[in-house]
Amino acid sequence: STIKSWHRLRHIPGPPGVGYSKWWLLRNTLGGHLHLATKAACKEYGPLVRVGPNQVVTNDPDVLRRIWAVRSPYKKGPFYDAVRFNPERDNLISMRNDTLHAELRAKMAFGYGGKDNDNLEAVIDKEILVFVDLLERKYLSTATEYRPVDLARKVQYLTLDVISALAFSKRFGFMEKDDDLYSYIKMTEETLPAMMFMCLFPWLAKVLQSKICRRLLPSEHDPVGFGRFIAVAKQIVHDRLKSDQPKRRDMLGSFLAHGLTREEAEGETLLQIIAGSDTTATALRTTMLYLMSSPATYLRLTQEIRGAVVEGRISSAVVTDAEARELSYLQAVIKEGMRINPPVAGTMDVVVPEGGDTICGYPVPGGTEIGCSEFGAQQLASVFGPDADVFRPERWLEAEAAAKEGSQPDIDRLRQMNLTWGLIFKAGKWQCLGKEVALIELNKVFVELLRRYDFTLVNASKPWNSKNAGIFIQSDLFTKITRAEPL
Ligand code: HEM
Repeated sequence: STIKSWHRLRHIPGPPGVGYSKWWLLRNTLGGHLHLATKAACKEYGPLVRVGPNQVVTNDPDVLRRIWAVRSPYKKGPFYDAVRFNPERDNLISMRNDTLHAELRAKMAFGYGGKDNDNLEAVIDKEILVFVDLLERKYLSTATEYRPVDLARKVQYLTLDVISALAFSKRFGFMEKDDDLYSYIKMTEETLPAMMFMCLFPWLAKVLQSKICRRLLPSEHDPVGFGRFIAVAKQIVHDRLKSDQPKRRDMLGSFLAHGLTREEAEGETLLQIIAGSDTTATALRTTMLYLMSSPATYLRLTQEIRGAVVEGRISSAVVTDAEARELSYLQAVIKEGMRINPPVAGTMDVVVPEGGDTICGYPVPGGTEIGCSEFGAQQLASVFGPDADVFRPERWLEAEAAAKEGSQPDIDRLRQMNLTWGLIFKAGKWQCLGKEVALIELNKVFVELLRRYDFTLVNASKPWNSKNAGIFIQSDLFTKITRAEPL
């Protein structure tokens, strides 16, 4: 059967040995650099690369949009069996049945879209001010005092408090404690690589989720870590259902108002914490790192933000989302930060429908699992220019200016850049529901930090630790923060 499986996809190029075993996938997954390996493989072998006996990946944005489209016959693959947090029940991301997924997603869209949550901005503003207060209290360096801070960790405290405040109006309080409550971050970082390993060997996930082996998985009875948060999510939903206002105007209230059952609400509450905190934290960390190591960009952005404050274009204690969207360089920086390090970079495999398909010119049999090289797509020279590997926000402003001149190739190029960038949040039937929330948060945080403070990398030769496990595990982004010099 090894020969048979090698034979099926033998016409698709790829690194040596991938037709016989998952060794290449395993090695790169365990090393935390599968995202870079798939990017390099696409560069070497072309837009469709064989990476396992039944696995291919692509960096072709048009193919990704087509296979993820709302009406695409592609389905989520066995990869997603490992993304179940509760062995008995799927969450929105692990759900492989398209009809059930679409039904659940429709019930949740109102809560995520802000329609049922009129305080969205005010809630985020409040959390950002708590973050500012934390920096003021403990982490501002002066001429006489040096107080370096691991920005990687602190911004995740912020994103965890934001998501809890938004989702169920009951903030965790990571920032007040200035600590990793219940070792949530530490334990999640330990659990994620195991989850990625199981994405490669989904039968193992099935074994672990079986009744006999379940106790090896995180459980709501654990005193700390991921399991502890399963219990936290359950408690939050329990308290809400017992309260006199179960359908109050926050995300959980909206989910319940649109018919989510208790069990569904528990699962989706947990998913929000995971999907909404690490991803946004990665966007913040990465962008801060690239800003601190790109002096011209840093200067241009701080000048734009501080200039807007002086000119009264930022009206209140915390910038509004609408005001931030007017800052064109800030918008380019946010896009570029996520392009250079997309926060979700697992392959997210889906399955080619029965009857097969032709992808990038290759016939691909039905049942083949096709994954995404997100780094490959986001750093395509054919879309983003010859320096696509470089953090250079100007590329967005240049492309916009050229498109404004009205020539069709320039308009098409900007469109392709934007469509490709959108894939950072996946697309179509699986597009991230929290995209707008994340962008509002990012818009505000950069303005509020850079209008007040200056940031310097402590160790430019080894600025941080960053590993991929589907999402990113990042730490030790040690930073010196000082009060901003007046303009
Ligand atoms: C920069 C920040 C973010 C990025 C880059 C991002 C990216 C993604 C990606 C790539 C997926 C698809 C996952 C898959 O199918 O394997 C996804 C799904 C999802 N995300 Fe996000 N996300 C971000 C922030 C958030 C936030 C803040 C929330 C919650 C408020 C959130 C909630 C969700 C949910 C619920 C899904 C499942 C959607 C579905 O399958 O229908 N995300 N996200």
